[in-house]
Amino acid sequence: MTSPFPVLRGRTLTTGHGTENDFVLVPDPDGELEIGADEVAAVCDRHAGVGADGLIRVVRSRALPEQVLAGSGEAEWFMDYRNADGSVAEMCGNGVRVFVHYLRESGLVTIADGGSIVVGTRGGPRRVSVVGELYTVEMGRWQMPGGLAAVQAGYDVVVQVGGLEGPRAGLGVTLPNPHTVVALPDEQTLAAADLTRPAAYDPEPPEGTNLELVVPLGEESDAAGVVGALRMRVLERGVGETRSCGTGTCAAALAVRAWGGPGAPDTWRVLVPGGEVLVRVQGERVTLTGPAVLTADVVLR
Ligand SMILES: N[C@@H](CCC[C@H](N)C(=O)O)C(=O)O
Repeated sequence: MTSPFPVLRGRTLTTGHGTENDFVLVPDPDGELEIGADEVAAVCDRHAGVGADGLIRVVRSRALPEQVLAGSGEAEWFMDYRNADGSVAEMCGNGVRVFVHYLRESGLVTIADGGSIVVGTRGGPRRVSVVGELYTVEMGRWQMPGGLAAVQAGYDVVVQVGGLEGPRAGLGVTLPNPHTVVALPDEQTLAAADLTRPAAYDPEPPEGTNLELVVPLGEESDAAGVVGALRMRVLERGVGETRSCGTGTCAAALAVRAWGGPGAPDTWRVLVPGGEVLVRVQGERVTLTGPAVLTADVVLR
């Protein structure tokens, strides 16, 4: 039988996760590995492979062509992220934290507590800072492609979600990967959504979309000010339902904040099935703070 891992067979890979959004990390510092979409899907297969939501190749920017770098050439390291089906995505907010944790744990970089590194991604360079066991990612500029009209109307796409009755209003957010955020009235409705099948969109997003279902949980005050909270489930483009999505948590917080109108908090605790992250909106930019964990080294046969 031919190996489903023609390029990666015999290599040591590392698994890890950020709030249980899990990844296989492939060291390829000099950019020697051409990993096809079929092989990515085979590695990410939870029954016949290692199993993961995505594969991350750890590669030096200097080994990559300009069109892949998206302006990230100054960053020494590039996160070459692929979804579990082998497709590429512009950015992965949980993945980039795990990526930096991997760089540190494998001795490829030294970053002291309080320090930071800029990582290249297909969405452009992203600064990641280390604070104790947490990583904060400067996620860059966010956009709502429907503009002010969509924010005022509260939606720009109509979504039919499996397991839920009737069409739902969705708000598009790009980070720069595409997201559609749908608010639900309560946690029972959130639990009833069937995310084993794709949702239907009108209009159909041209590049596909990640779908975040959110239930706002209100606001709390602490020493740092007012913090909003929300619970979220996510159906990721190119993957299926995952236990967390970093860009998705930012999209969710941005949409709920927009629905809240002026005076809504800038800081949000986002509760996902795999844990909790903190999203801070700073004008046109947003940061994401959360953990990163490495779980195992595996050799593919
Ligand atoms: N899990 C990621 C997002 C990964 C990419 C996404 N599936 C897409 O295709 O846009 C995150 O943590 O942001």
